[in-house]
Amino acid sequence: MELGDPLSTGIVTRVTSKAITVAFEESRDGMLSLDRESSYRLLKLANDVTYNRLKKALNTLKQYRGGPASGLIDVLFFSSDPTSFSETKPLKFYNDSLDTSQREAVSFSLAQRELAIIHGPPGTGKTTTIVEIILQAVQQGLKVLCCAPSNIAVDNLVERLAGYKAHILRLGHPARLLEPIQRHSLDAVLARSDSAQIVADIRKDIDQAFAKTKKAQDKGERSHFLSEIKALKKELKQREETAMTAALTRASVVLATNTGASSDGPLKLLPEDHFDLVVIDECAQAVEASCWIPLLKAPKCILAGDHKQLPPTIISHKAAASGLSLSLMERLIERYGEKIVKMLTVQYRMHEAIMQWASSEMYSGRLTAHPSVAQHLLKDLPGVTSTEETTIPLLLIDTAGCGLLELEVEDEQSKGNPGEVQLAGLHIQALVEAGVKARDIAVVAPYNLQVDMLREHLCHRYPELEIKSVDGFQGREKEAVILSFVRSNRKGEVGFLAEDRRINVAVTRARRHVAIICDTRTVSSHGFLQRLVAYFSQHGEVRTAFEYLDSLVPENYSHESQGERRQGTKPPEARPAAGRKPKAAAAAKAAPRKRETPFSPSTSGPGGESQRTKDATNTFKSTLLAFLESSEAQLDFPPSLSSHDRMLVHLLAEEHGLQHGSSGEGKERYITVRKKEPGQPPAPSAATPSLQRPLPQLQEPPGEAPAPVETGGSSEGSGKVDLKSLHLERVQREKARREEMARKLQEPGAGLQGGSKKKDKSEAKGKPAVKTGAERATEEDIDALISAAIKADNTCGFPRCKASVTTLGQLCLHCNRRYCLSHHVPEVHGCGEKAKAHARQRISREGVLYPGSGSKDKSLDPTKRAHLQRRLDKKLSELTSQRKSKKKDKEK
Ligand SMILES: Nc1ncnc2c1ncn2[C@@H]1O[C@H](COP(=O)(O)OP(=O)(O)OP(=O)(O)O)[C@@H](O)[C@H]1O
Ligand SMILES: [Zn+2]
Ligand SMILES: [Zn+2]
Repeated sequence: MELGDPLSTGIVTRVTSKAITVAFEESRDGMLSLDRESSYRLLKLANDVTYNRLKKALNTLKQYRGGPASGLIDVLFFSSDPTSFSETKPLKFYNDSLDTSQREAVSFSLAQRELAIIHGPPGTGKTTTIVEIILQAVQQGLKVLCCAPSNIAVDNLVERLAGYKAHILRLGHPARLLEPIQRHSLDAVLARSDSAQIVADIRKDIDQAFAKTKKAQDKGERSHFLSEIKALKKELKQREETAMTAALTRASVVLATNTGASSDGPLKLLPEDHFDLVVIDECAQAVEASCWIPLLKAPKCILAGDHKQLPPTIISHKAAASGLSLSLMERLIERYGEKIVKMLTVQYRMHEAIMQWASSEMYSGRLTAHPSVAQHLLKDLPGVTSTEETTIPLLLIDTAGCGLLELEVEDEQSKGNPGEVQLAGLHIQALVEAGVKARDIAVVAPYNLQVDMLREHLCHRYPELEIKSVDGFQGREKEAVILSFVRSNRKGEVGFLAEDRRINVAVTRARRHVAIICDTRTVSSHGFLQRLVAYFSQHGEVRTAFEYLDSLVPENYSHESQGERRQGTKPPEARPAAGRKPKAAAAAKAAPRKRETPFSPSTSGPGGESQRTKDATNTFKSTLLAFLESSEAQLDFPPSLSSHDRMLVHLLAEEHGLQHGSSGEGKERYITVRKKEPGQPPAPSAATPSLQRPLPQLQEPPGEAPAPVETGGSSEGSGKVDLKSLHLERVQREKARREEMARKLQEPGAGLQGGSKKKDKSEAKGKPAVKTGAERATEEDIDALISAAIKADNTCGFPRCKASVTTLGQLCLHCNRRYCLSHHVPEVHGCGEKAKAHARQRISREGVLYPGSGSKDKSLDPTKRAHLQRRLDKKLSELTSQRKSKKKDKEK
């Protein structure tokens, strides 16, 4: 295809995951039309308008001599000190509910001669204060130019000012403005003006003249019409400019984005000294160069913002390092300090407990919570009942030691943590079940990959839930905010989280409840985060992710209710409810846990708990070392060990290349450790024969059962062998075996091909290999057949999930099958055991103890096994008859 001139150009006004909205200029000769049966191509062009405007402003600044902004420029570049007006009369406030700090900020700003800064921490009514300042300035007869870096921030101000009588005018492309704002736009104002009719008439004349030129008989006639058109166009331009100038002059407040205030736009129509005051909101989020576009237009500026929140995003590290990321506001505060700043100190958003952390970390302890919000909790919202979750402002869900590691992605920018996705889901479920509306909840994560994974997992269930990156949520608020910090690694790498301002923004979005999901061990390598964790431990509720693990790990099949949960009903333990918290003794009695809490952190914080772990580790270590040196072949630990201690022993045993297993049930359970015979290949774990692994799927149609699980020595290993290559080898073998199976299946008469999926249209042609009752092939063969059949399928490997995995699927290295993003987490689809084993291998390889990735003992008692075996048989025969009847249908 050939690229000609564009039919039209336009600007993008909205982008969603499904659609892109573009506002087009009038197209050339009406070539661009939706009526036409043709397709169009959109080309994204680099827009250098902004860049050129910034550059132009800086050049103007450099050459600036003697204009109205001279005095201000001197102050902003420190060649003269800021001054204030001597006499000021008391103000009569438009908004009489302003608090003291807001009133002081208003008075101070008006009294300053060149420069005032309003520092507005989260929820302190910065916009409210600016609106009052603007109204006061207008009342004094001043002309105000009001700007902000983003359209949304400007619109916010327009909306708030529109409630008063001031004449406001919004510059900017109408397509970029919110609908209620559009009537304040320059175009709308012009359309309503007296000259609108005249302008329309001239346009009509021009069109007519054009039509005449086409019909013109000779050259003379044509050139006559052409010069008429030229004259008309000149008149049109003059008329339009006159109307624009009138509208601009009449307005008391002109609002635009920083770059929208450029002199290449309508503002060039105004005299140089038209404005008396420039107000820049969200100034800490603007690059300084963009501020200079409006700043050059007045002798005084008032800057508002919060430099303790995120600065503008600077893509170039070099530019950032050379100072581009330092905002004008911060630069001025660094130099002039308190004498040019007024801070707003009463906040109207957060529960006191949420605010207090931010206040002492970021705002020198100066914030107070307005009584209307100081104690508000989720339970106070209409329709919300009192539960453990809705009565606490602060919750920390600690994944330390739970093996919920971040995904290992090469890209430093994109990190994900599937375990935290699950935990977020469970907490949301608890909140929603208590009556909190999904639209009042936000899930916020610092990494885009995690945001995507959270969306994938939660969006369809809670369409109104908002899931955003921290940076994308700045300036917003929600009743409940769930933060997923993502990072969980042994190196204590925190990446993005190391930006204190990002954490400040994240936490201060919450009004009544903030839940942090994080690995306290990983993030505690960073002082600021460690203090955050300590604050939450001291003032909030701490839960360990272990307390949610019943729901996290579906292969805990000793609970009959598992199957019910899958089908959507809610068994008692699906939601971690009362009794999860160790200290809630009464509640614990009401709903006794099936499994003791393996790891109960003291509320005194992670410090104490890790010390305990360390002590216990040392004790077990010396016991094991003594055993290694002894001639004994087996060592039994007493059943009195807590499950956390048992976990430690498992880990240590692994670290020292010992075989280990659990025996006994419940309170009687104890650990046995055995020495490995030299040269013996790692033995399969006795506790996990193959039948037990794919149990989750036994309750589903077996046609959708998982691949047979290799029981090789995956969960065992001494640190000496190269476990990774062993593992890879095994994966290879498994793959070859599958391919072999698949080939066999393709041979005519092999049967079963693709037939196990109900919706699959390519029905089996041959004779089913599986027959009822006694004729049944061996279990292993069936498993293999089923797995091969499923492998050929393009849908997610999780039972009942019909999501396509052709583009978005993820391969599980443990079972070698593809899953959609909701089910690719090993724990979710039944590979949890293997994933943990894998994690443990890494622990022993790297020699670092990482408590918690130890496995739960899933061995079933013989009765249950028999029961499950019966169920498997039943399902298989169902499957067989199903296939038979389908085949019949087809033959009809
Ligand atoms: N003096 C006050 N009395 C009662 N409520 C107030 C007062 N000042 C602000 N608020 C309330 O606090 C909330 C935040 O106000 P506003 O939108 O002005 O804050 P902001 O500081 O601009 O917000 P952000 O923190 O997002 O920048 C609003 O709901 C507003 O009604
Ligand atoms: Zn898997
Ligand atoms: Zn799926």
